[in-house]
Amino acid sequence: MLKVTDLQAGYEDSQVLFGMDLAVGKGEVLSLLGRNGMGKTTTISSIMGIIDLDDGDIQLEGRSLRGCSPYEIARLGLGLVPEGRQIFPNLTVRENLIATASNRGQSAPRWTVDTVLELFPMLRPLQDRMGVLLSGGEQQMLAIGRALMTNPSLLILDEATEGLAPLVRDGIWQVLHALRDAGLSILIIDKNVDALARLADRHYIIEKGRIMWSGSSAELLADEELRHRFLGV
Ligand SMILES: Nc1ncnc2c1ncn2[C@@H]1O[C@H](COP(=O)(O)OP(=O)(O)OP(=O)(O)O)[C@@H](O)[C@H]1O
Repeated sequence: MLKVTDLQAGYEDSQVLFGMDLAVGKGEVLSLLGRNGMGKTTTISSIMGIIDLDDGDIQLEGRSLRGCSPYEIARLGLGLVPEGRQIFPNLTVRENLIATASNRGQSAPRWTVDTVLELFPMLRPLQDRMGVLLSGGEQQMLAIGRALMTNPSLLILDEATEGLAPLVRDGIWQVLHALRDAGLSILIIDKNVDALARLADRHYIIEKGRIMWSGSSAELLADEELRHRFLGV
């Protein structure tokens, strides 16, 4: 469904991605791993149209996303849970959810305020609370809920469990397992290799803006040297 080919991108005076290739199939869960500063977030920013491509292509269902705005890309079916959550601080929980709602022409959208609140029952009593007043975990649930409200065909998460208490983290992993089991395609960046190995079908390791390795969870867990060399774990 999503195909990234020879992607080159970066910032004003520094190239970060030097020919990234990756592909996510329908219903597949992929992880993007790598040490800090290797280009994971830059890859996602390129896919979402937040930064321009210098070369290469990104295709969704065979259609090139080159030149599309982040808004258009969201409308085409990519839902982003950004690093740092970035929820709207001065909107309520409900307003945050409604702000991105879109059913993309589907007659019965799967995700509505009600179905998001069923997925995250802890948000139900907080519907009228301002985003700024939520805890980190509540903000993270809201950020995932807000991305789901676009009824995406691919959900992309950048460090969705970072900085959260262990129990809250476990809750987020459980939700991601439920979304996977319901058939949603997911591309996820996280530091927890064990949790990623349980969730994802395949993993890509990025090093200095290129994919250095890709493989299954079993292959990733079996190769201690690989994890030490490219992930420092
Ligand atoms: N807005 C920006 N302007 C200029 N350089 C940037 C910008 N954002 C990131 N970079 C640089 O691009 C490189 C790749 O950063 P990126 O955030 O993509 O890495 P990452 O693999 O996601 O790592 P991290 O886990 O630290 O977020 C780094 O050298 C970083 O300093």
